[in-house]
Amino acid sequence: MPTPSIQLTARGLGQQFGRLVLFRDMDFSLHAGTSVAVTGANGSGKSTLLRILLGLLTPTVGEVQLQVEAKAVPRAERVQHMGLVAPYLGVYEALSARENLSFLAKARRVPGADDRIAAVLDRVGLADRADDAVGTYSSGMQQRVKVAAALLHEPPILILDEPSTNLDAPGRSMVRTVQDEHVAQGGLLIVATNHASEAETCDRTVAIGAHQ
Ligand SMILES: Nc1ncnc2c1ncn2[C@@H]1O[C@H](COP(=O)(O)OP(=O)(O)OP(=O)(O)O)[C@@H](O)[C@H]1O
Repeated sequence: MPTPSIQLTARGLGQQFGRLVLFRDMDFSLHAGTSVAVTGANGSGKSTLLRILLGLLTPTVGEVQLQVEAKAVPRAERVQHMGLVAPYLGVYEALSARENLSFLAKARRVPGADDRIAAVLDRVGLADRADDAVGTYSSGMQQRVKVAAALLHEPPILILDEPSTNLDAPGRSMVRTVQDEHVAQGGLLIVATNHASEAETCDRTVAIGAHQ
């Protein structure tokens, strides 16, 4: 599937919770075929910014607009164009990885779901354990399920919040390859990270400073 042209724009974005001001006057425009690191100290607002970009949280001020093929996407539909890996995402522990993905594939109406599920399970290195209950997985294996889920519907935008969490060296390498391939195929990659080495591999950085 050819990757559509995409542009994700933030204008005058500001977020505060009560008296805690996370960021203000944030403007950027992100395009297909690029990788963007979102950096900042613990608690600076990286996850919050990603939730705003996804359309899951309304910013205190400002707006986010997604354009796909030069057409504005309504906020409620934005997430359909995005794949998310985040610590707060859950997996159904009683279900196998294949069943978790099958459930998501139905919800997202993924065409050719069985083949696509097999492909992403292989991609994240879970083919051998795909039919075991996710509750029996190690934390790194559960993180791999989240990566597979984000890739399932071949979204043009990948939003990864600390994707290397709980992963061993081969797992981190797998995530790095997934990221590189996504950008090479014309996708937009946004990755929140506390690791300078991960941020340095991205084309640009959106740095958040905490103002209190
Ligand atoms: N819904 C909310 N209500 C009140 N405060 C919130 C809410 N969501 C986040 N915060 C606060 O906003 C701040 C930023 O949180 P956020 O999770 O975005 O930081 P982060 O940069 O992703 O941190 P980390 O590097 O630790 O993952 C924290 O102080 C957090 O407690």
